[in-house]
Parts: sequence; C-alpha cells; structure tokens
Amino acid sequence: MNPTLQTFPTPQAASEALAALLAERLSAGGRAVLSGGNTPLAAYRLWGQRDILWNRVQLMASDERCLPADHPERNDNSIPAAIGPRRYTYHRFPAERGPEAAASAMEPVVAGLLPFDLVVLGLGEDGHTASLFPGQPLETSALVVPVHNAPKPPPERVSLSVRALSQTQLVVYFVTGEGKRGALKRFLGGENLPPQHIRAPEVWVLCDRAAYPAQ
Ligand SMILES: O=C(O)[C@H](O)[C@@H](O)[C@H](O)[C@H](O)COP(=O)(O)O
Repeated sequence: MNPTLQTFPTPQAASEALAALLAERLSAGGRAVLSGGNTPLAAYRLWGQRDILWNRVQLMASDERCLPADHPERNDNSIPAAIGPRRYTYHRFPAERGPEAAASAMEPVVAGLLPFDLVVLGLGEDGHTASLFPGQPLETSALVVPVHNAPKPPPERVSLSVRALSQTQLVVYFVTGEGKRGALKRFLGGENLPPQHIRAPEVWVLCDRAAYPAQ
C-alpha cells in the first residue's frame, strides 16, 4: 500500500488540516469513524467550531477502552467532549460490559453504518492502530472484535476490525510528534503492521515534520 502523504510544519497546522478535511467531507452529513487517543483531540475541537449539517452526522470511535462509562480515558467521553455540543448522533461502545459483550452488542450497529464515508485513525509507537496491535490476529469476518492483553493500557478493549475499517472511501492516519517517527517510517516502508491490512480506495497520512522529517 502506498498512502498519500501530507506533511505539515507543526501539530497545529496538521490539526487545522484534519479539521478542514472533516468539515469538507462531512459538510452535508455522513458516517465517520474517529480515532481515539490524544493526538486528534485538537483537530476535533477545531472541527466542532465549524457549521456543517451536524444533525446528519453519525460518529463512532475506532475502538474503546473497557473502563467505567464515566472514565475520562474512555474515547466515547474524550471525543464528544472535544467536539462540543453539536447535534450529531454518536454510537457509544458499551465497553464497561467487557470486550466480548461490547463487541457482540456493537456488531449490528456497525453493520447498519457501513460503508463509512471517512475513517480517521491514529498510530501507536508500536505500529498499532485502533486497538489492533502487532502480533495479534487480524483476519476475521467480524466487524467488531474483543481485545485482551493489549500492550497499551488498559489491556481490555474493543475495536473495529480490519474488515470494518476498510469499508470506507477514505482512511486518514493522523500522526504527530517525534515519538511516532519510528512507527510511521515502518508503516510507510511497507512493514507488516496492522495499518497495512486496512485497504480503502484512498489512504492518506496527515502528519507533522516531527513525525516525518524532510527526507
Ligand atoms: O484508544 C486508543 O488508544 C486509540 O484508538 C489508539 O489507537 C490511538 O490512536 C493510538 O494509540 C495513538 O494514541 P495517541 O494519539 O494518544 O498517541
């Protein structure tokens, strides 16, 4: 896979670009998957300030941590908090019920949302994306998978699968910071990491210079 790479001078510039892309691709509504984690939160805050047809937007996280429903590190709390009070529909994972129960509850919900219009993903320093970690089995017909023993805390998670994340027109990896340099180089170099298995008509990488220095 040969992603389209767009590099920006600063994390702020990259966040502004992601916010503009979200606003453009979802201006008339649509169904999108948003990465969890900290990197994209600034972009979500900027996007939340834009006037689009929010009542026609449906969102869900790429994955969720199996923590109590009100835990601040739940993506289903941090993502809506970043976007702010807009009238979109947000599909939460019942991750407080554990990986298997959350996965089986969300399978029909995800089936009803496919195909997505846009999937935004992050990249972990070990090359994971969503809660799909290197060395863990990826091939499944399921749309939502339970995750145990995740190397990134917490160990119990639930994640959209490669199959679900590939059912979209556009996948955008949003990667900033020097800490991601090694993983991004491995991904772009074609190493067999989970992002290599996520195939869509368009795959982009939006990053800053710290994550991808000028070659
Ligand atoms: O729930 C999660 O942890 C995310 O979905 C995960 O895949 C994240 O995108 C990467 O780990 C990068 O996380 P940061 O953006 O916090 O570096």
